Formats: sequence, structure tokens, C-alpha cells
Amino acid sequence: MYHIQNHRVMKSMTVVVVGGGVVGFSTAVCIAEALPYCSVTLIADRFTPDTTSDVAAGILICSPFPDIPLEQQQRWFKETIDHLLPIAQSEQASEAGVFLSSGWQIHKELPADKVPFWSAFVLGFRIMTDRELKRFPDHKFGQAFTTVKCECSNYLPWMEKRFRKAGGQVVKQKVNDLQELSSQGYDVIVNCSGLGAKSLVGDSQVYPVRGQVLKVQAPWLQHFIRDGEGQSYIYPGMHSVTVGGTRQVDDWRLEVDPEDSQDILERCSSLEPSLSRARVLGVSVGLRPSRKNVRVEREMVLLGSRQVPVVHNYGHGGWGVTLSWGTALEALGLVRKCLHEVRPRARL
Ligand SMILES: Cc1cc2nc3c(=O)[nH]c(=O)nc-3n(C[C@H](O)[C@H](O)[C@H](O)COP(=O)(O)OP(=O)(O)OC[C@H]3O[C@@H](n4cnc5c(N)ncnc54)[C@H](O)[C@@H]3O)c2cc1C
Ligand SMILES: O=C([O-])CC(=O)C(=O)O
Repeated sequence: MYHIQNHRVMKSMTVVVVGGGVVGFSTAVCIAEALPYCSVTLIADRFTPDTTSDVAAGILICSPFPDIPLEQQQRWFKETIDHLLPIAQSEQASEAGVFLSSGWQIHKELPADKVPFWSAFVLGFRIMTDRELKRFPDHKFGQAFTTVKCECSNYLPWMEKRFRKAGGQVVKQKVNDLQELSSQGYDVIVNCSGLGAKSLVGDSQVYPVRGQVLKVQAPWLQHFIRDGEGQSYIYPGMHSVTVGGTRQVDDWRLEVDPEDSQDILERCSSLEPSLSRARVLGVSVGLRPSRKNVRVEREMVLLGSRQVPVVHNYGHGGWGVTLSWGTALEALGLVRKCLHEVRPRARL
């Protein structure tokens, strides 16, 4: 519901999204573009290039969460890749940092899921031939496919532009307590605070999984190689090649660990020997906002004297880019339901 007064659109409802990473911006863009009668504000204390999302390789690939219906996770994957594929094939691709990436996921042992749950949504998925596998003598099984790589250092500024174009406002500020937002009168609060949810909403199920990656100059590498057991990967990108990684559970260190760098280079050079000639351009560390199951749900929270609808969308672990648009659409659906309840007669 919105009114036209003096030729200006008066937005009658207000939504605030906390979080300036890939999940926050995707959710804020979805809401601002779908609900033009809502005034949408995005608040975060860190923006690109200082978020976890900026450290992500940004490849669309994923392991399933254990207790979320697989069909729902398939939908999230499909919606994200279906959103990004046309961008990758448009004139906006390089500004948005979104492009197709082909390569191999290889396994030392036969994996439980020879055909992963997202195989129908990437392009040209197939099992590798013995001839292809000869290149990786320590591995006995592999999958070849084309997926999308979404580089957040480009994608986040591009999404911010898109959000502002849809009328969204951006505020740099730490939110210490949801009460602060309630007292500003927002109709719905959307929580996309990643690891920040641990303190913002007191969720003890959220924990960090530390990841360190190197950027190297190796323009001769055209294809990604990912060890399916998940520790080692080589992802050619727009400006450099991302070489990783580590998965250190409950490790809060944000500083670079030189031993990790050494270990990563050794592991990845054994997959791709030419990497030993590559110049290292930089090293970064991010803390994956991990949770047994990603949390995409709504609840009513008593803030002061008001019951305020809160939509949560956090805890994506190592798959936040992969599921960003799908979970944002899910959150949009929950925001619509909340707005219906706040203003039952509104035509949303
Ligand atoms: C090394 C590495 C490689 C990765 N590679 C991939 C990959 O290839 N593919 C993939 O899909 N994923 C990958 N990931 C995972 C991905 O980075 C995360 O899942 C994703 O970034 C999570 O996004 P987010 O927006 O939830 O969190 P973040 O990017 O951490 O953003 C959280 C936002 O919330 C804000 N915030 C938090 N608390 C508050 C508060 N109290 N007040 C105000 N603002 C607050 C922060 O300032 C920030 O803006 C990788 C991660 C790492 C570390
Ligand atoms: O596992 C990968 O290929 C990349 C990734 O998502 C991560 O490091 O979290």
C-alpha cells in the first residue's frame, strides 16, 4: 500500500536489514525491488572490502545442511544460479564480477553423493573420464561442470548501486541490540548479520570456521580444481587465482598464518604443479558464519513494550554466495507475511 502525495510516493511501511555482506545486500535488494511501498534501510558496521563475503572465492558449489529439506536447498541453489547466469551473460558481467567457471571436483575416495544435489542446475555436469583423471593420479573419481563464480569485491558495490536505485538507504553503524531498531519504529527487522548473530540475537549455535586463501598471479590457469574433500582448491578469477584453503573450526584468528599459506601452496601445487611458479599477490582470512543449519525463519520478539516481527537469514557457513539469492527470496516471502500481519488490509 502506498499513497501518492504531491507527486511523491509516500512509502507506508519500513523494513530494516542488518548486514552488509552478500546475504544482507541480496535480501535488501529483493525486498526493495519487490515491495516498492516499503522504505528499506540496510545497516551494517562493515562493508566491502571488509566483510567475510569479500574473502569468499564466490564459487557456486555446496554441501547440504543436514536438517533442511533437500528440495528447499535445491530451490535456493537453483534460484541463485538462475539469478546470476543472466548477469554473467550480460554487458554488466565484469562490473558485477559474475562469470562462468568450468573445472573439476576430484575425490580420493568415492563420495557418498556421486551426483551432488545441485548437479541439475550447473551446466554440463558429468562424471570425469579415466583419461581426464590421469592428470590427478592421487584421485580416483571426479566431476566436471560449469558453474558461476561471483566475486564479491565487485558484486557487493554493484548490489549496493542496485539497492540505492530501488530507493534503499544505507547506514554504517553497529547495532548493539535489536531494541535500538524497534525504538526507531521499523515495522520489520531482517537479521542478516552472519557471525554477528551470535551476539546480536544471542545465538550460541553460530560459530566461526576460519578460512585462509591466497591470491596468486597465474593467468595461464583457466579451469578450477577442487578437492572434493573440501580443503584444497584453485579458482581462476577475474584479476587473479584464488588458492585455498583452510577450515578451522571455532578459530577466531583474523590474522594471516604463514604456516597455513605454506601448507596451502604445497597442497595446491600437488594438484597443479605450475602453481609453484605463480607470484603471490596477497593473503586473506575470513570467518565463515557457520551453523548446523542455516537459519531462515521468522519470529516475534518482545522489544520494549512492542512485539516486533524479526526475519532471520544467517548461518550460511561456506555457502553464503551459493545460496544468497535463494535464501533472500525465502526471507522476502517471510517479510511479506510479517507485513500482512502488521497491516492486514495492505495489498502486498
Ligand atoms: C576462505 C573462504 C572462502 C569462501 N568461499 C566461498 C565460495 O566459494 N562460495 C560460497 O558460496 N561461499 C564461500 N565462502 C563463505 C561465504 O564467504 C559466507 O557464507 C558469506 O560471506 C556469508 O555472508 P553474510 O552476508 O552472511 O556474512 P558477512 O559477509 O560476514 O556479512 C555480515 C554483515 O553483518 C554485519 N553485522 C554483523 N553484526 C552486526 C551488528 N551487530 N551491527 C551491524 N552490522 C552487523 C557485518 O558488518 C557485515 O556487514 C567462503 C568463506 C571463506 C572464509
Ligand atoms: O569449499 C570451497 O570450494 C570454497 C568455499 O565455499 C569455502 O572455502 O568455504
